[in-house]
Amino acid sequence: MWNWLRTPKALVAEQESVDQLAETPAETFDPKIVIITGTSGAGRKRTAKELSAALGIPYVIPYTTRAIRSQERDGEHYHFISEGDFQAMADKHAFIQSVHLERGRYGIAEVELVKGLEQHNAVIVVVNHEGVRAFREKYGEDALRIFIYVTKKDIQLRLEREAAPFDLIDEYLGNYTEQVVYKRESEFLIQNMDPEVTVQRIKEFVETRISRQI
Ligand SMILES: Nc1nc2c(ncn2[C@@H]2O[C@H](COP(=O)(O)OP(=O)(O)O)[C@@H](O)[C@H]2O)c(=O)[nH]1
Ligand SMILES: Nc1ncnc2c1ncn2[C@@H]1O[C@H](COP(=O)(O)OP(=O)(O)O)[C@@H](O)[C@H]1O
Repeated sequence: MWNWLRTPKALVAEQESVDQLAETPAETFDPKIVIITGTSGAGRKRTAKELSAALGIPYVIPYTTRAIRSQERDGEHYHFISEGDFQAMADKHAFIQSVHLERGRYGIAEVELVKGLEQHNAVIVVVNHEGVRAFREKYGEDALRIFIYVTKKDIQLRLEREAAPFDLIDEYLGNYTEQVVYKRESEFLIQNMDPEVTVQRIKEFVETRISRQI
């Protein structure tokens, strides 16, 4: 089902002559995956949520087995599920991509992503660098990499302000150097100083890439 949404453009072009897809306007075959990535604590999820509202395209929330934190809400930050439920979804090949990190497993449901593409021709996801690689392999240049970062000091200040646990702050700061190197591999790079400015600038960038599709 909806294999064409996952098919590289060149292959889609080949198929056009043999099935009903030839009747559909060309831009329909150019779905965009707007990937928000970057350093943990940089504001990726918040940006994704606000960008989704600003652009009117869905933010596909991942499933995770990690423990929910006190300020998080199920279905908003993640769909928090048990290891058994995650495994059942994995067994059914329900995830378009997934990753196993120290804290838990994370995955984006293919059916939800495809529904978003079907309805809006673009979706927003928030993933780490492994997820970025998986989406680039599947969608090539139609997967737009937007890298958000802040300074280490800012991460610390923001998390402390929210009374985040010390071990989480330590972990984010410890992973910073390893994560920030991927900023070179992105189409759009932004230091998230002011959330409104960040969303506006990403919106402008994305609109130039998807304006004819939505
Ligand atoms: N590859 C991949 N990464 C994901 C997925 N869902 C979430 N992530 C990333 O995995 C990391 C999880 O780290 P964690 O500290 O638990 O979550 P955070 O506080 O939400 O960043 C973050 O960088 C997420 O953006 C997914 O489906 N695939
Ligand atoms: N530009 C900003 N200025 C101040 N605080 C911010 C900014 N962007 C995000 N935050 C806050 O930083 C924290 C981490 O944001 P979050 O979206 O969870 O980050 P990530 O998903 O990258 O780990 C949140 O409390 C968020 O509201």
